[in-house]
Amino acid sequence: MTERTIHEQELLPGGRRPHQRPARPADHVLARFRQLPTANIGDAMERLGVLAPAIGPVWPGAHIVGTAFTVWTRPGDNLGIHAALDSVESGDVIVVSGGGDESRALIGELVGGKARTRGVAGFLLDGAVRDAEGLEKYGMPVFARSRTPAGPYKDGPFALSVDVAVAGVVVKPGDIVVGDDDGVAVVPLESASLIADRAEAKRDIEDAKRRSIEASFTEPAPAGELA
Ligand SMILES: O=C([O-])CC(=O)C(=O)O
Ligand SMILES: [Mg+2]
Repeated sequence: MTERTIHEQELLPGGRRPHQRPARPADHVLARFRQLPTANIGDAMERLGVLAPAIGPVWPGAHIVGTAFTVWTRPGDNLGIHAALDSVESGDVIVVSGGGDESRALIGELVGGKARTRGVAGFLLDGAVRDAEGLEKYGMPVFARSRTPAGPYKDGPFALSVDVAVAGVVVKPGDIVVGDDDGVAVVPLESASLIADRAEAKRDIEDAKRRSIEASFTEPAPAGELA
């Protein structure tokens, strides 16, 4: 990145110099969110902080828990994602604000495979993706708006580690991103422990209700449906 780009980046909303590392959640906090469904996390945030349902897992069973590394890019352009791969830390989720553009895939299996070598925990794209089969083969969870075979441009401009908007929710560098079959919840770093407390309490209440409901079933459930 040139000095000029760094200077310009400081003028952006939420902008900071790339070398200013945002705070990160502690491992024990992330471990708690690994055990929580997005539905309980969303409820724990007054049912806010959950992304629009247009954003979903690109392969079945994809599950992400990690620390947001944000990219703000021109729609349909992935130069910024390549730049992010030089700066990410293990456990980061690359969160891309791409203007909701569905005409060009922002990443595919090659970017996904490279990300895996950097320890990236997954991608959250306000945009499209391609090579879903390869991404599944690599075990790289991706949440995106849609799939298209159309490839990205690689021209910029972009900004890294700034506050971004993704499908109606603000994501700040260092926030916790959780994605599962239902969708994606974004947990602000500064309230992560409190939200984990509330989400665990909600999960425990629901577990008890579920056990009580299942105990009243008169017909046996089809094999495999009840844990
Ligand atoms: O060409 C690109 O940049 C996106 C892509 O398909 C890949 O990463 O495999
Ligand atoms: Mg490809």
